Amino acid sequence: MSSASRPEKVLAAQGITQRYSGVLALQDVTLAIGRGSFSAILGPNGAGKSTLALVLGGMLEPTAGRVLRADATARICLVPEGRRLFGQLSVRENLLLGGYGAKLDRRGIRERIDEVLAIMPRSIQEALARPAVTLSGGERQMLALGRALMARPDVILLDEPSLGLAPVLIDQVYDVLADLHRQGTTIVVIEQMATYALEYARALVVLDRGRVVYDGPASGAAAEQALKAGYVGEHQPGAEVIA
Ligand SMILES: Nc1ncnc2c1ncn2[C@@H]1O[C@H](COP(=O)(O)OP(=O)(O)OP(=O)(O)O)[C@@H](O)[C@H]1O
Repeated sequence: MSSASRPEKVLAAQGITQRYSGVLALQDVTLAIGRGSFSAILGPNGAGKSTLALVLGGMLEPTAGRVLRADATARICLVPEGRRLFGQLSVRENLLLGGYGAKLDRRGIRERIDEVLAIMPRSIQEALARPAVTLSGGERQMLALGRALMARPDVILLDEPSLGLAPVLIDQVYDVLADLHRQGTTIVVIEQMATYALEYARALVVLDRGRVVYDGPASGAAAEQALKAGYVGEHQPGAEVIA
């Protein structure tokens, strides 16, 4: 196969197994993420999605297997579930923390904050001085993403970016992801609900009980079959929490 027909991989998991005392959360998971791709990793409750996010993001050393990066300098950023922000710190301070390690001088950091704010909704721009705890659920998710963007990641992994958000806010989050994708960033969304992720993703991995049960294009009969078999849900109109 020529290199033109085989997209370059930026991140791969090889034979990942994760055991938490008695629980086998991941079993021999092998997958690869193409550079510049928009991928979705979907699966029902307890499928092992968050565990895989932690392993791919380099936050958890798995029981067995390894994570490979195309190059050691690729910046891979995990936006965790639950929008873990520093609630008492201001929005600006939270962004600054995201830039820590990006080796920027003061001016560079100011410029980076401006770049990140330019793609955030106005409500974030207007809340810079407020403690993060005063943001709505959707704004917090945006800030978590903004904080990750401060480090100019090559790959962004998002664990359940739609969790608990009203549809209009989920659209906002995904629109920002689509913009970043157009600019060349590799995006991996890990979701329990298929609806929004599949509007944007071209590549799909379905996890079920710790195993990869599908790895291929995000559309088509085989993908639909795998989603059905894996009990991957869809967003129900009106079922979201309004944030
Ligand atoms: N720290 C832990 N200690 C023990 N068991 C854990 C731990 N974290 C996860 N598990 C278990 O591992 C399995 C996979 O969990 P994980 O959170 O990765 O799945 P998930 O697909 O993200 O689920 P959900 O959509 O419900 O968040 C579950 O059975 C879970 O109870």
